[in-house]
Amino acid sequence: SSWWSNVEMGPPDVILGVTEAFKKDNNPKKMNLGVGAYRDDNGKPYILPSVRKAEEMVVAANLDKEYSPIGGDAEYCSSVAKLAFGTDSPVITNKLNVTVQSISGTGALRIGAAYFSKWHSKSKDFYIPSPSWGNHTPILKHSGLEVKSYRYYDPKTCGFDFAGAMEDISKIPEGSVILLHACAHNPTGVDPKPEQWAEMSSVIKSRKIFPFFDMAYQGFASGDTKKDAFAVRKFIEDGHQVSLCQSFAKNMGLYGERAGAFTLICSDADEAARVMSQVKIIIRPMYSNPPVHGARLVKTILTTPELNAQWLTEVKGMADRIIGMRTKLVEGLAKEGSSKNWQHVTDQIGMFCFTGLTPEQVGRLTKEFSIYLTKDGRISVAGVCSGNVDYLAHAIHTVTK
Ligand SMILES: Cc1ncc(COP(=O)(O)O)c(CN[C@@H](CCC(=O)O)C(=O)O)c1O
Repeated sequence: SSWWSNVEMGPPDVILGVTEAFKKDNNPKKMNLGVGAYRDDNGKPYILPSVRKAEEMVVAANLDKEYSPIGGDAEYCSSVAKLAFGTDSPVITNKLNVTVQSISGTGALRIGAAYFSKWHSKSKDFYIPSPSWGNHTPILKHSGLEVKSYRYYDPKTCGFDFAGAMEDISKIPEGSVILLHACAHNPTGVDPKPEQWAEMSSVIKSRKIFPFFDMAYQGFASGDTKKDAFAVRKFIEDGHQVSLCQSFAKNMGLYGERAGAFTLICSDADEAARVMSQVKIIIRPMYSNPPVHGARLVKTILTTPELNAQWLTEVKGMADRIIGMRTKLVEGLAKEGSSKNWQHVTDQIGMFCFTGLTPEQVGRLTKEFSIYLTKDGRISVAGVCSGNVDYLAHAIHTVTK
């Protein structure tokens, strides 16, 4: 018999499995609202013109294909840290950030989980929002961390359960780690207001909890990279030693190039050197060193002023298209005669809308209308365009009336 006769068939991925099912559907009206990947108003993947220009510059530079350093290209790491924290942040000017390139956002989370598992002695407990991105739990568990949750989403209002979150956070034991979505919360699209972030920062500090940020959508939420980094920069201002996971999959459209970064903030240069040495010791046996191309594109954009300016207009353009589709969907539902309150569709921000549809209603959308979305009722608004928004409104009204 085979060595592998004991291997069972695993379930399809909750998110990426939706695309597999979508591809098998022959209905010309089918819609893929599963994966959080941007599409233009023709429903096509979008390569940002600034990325294309950066690509021409990188190719023209005739660079070699040598190994990257274990932590990635130093200029790349410095440019992405400045994007996150701000060029004139004391973290940057005093070189307190240990920043390494990662294999996109997932890779940053993997490095972070492995680092905390080995070096965060106070606790192995990670508190993630309820709900959170589906891959957070398996990534953290893979590093032997305990995953617990704090209230975040209020199904009654389809909004932020601030009181619930604060009550739960005030009970999280000292030394635990709290995972925070910096902006464009996945899957709910619900973000704390600035004044709520300030209160969360205060209670997290007083309770000596470690803030671990996942910022996979900087610029993609509001269209403004500074605004979307508010929470991270506020926590730094309040004296937290944050850790940060970054992704350039969405805000630069570099999904398959796998460009990201992981940062730990240290107290001084000596600590930073020691911490960097241990982060590299974690990366080396994981994948040795990161891929060069995506990082070269990101670095070229961030360090070429006119390209950076062009990119900022393009990322705002993506954010604005999504915001516009939210409005058109709510208008479409009103035109259909829906009497439900769909305010949350336009209140929510970023790639996703947490519709509030039940798994049964989600099943009907797929079965009766070939509209594909995750069972929790999350839709990737990027999959909505002028050509299909009315069809979506009709379908949602039909299954919710
Ligand atoms: C909060 C959050 N963190 C990290 C990532 C990881 O993205 P990278 O591609 O590794 O940079 C995602 C992507 N979530 C999207 C994309 C598909 C997926 O990987 O699940 C989603 O939820 O649809 C995310 O939403």
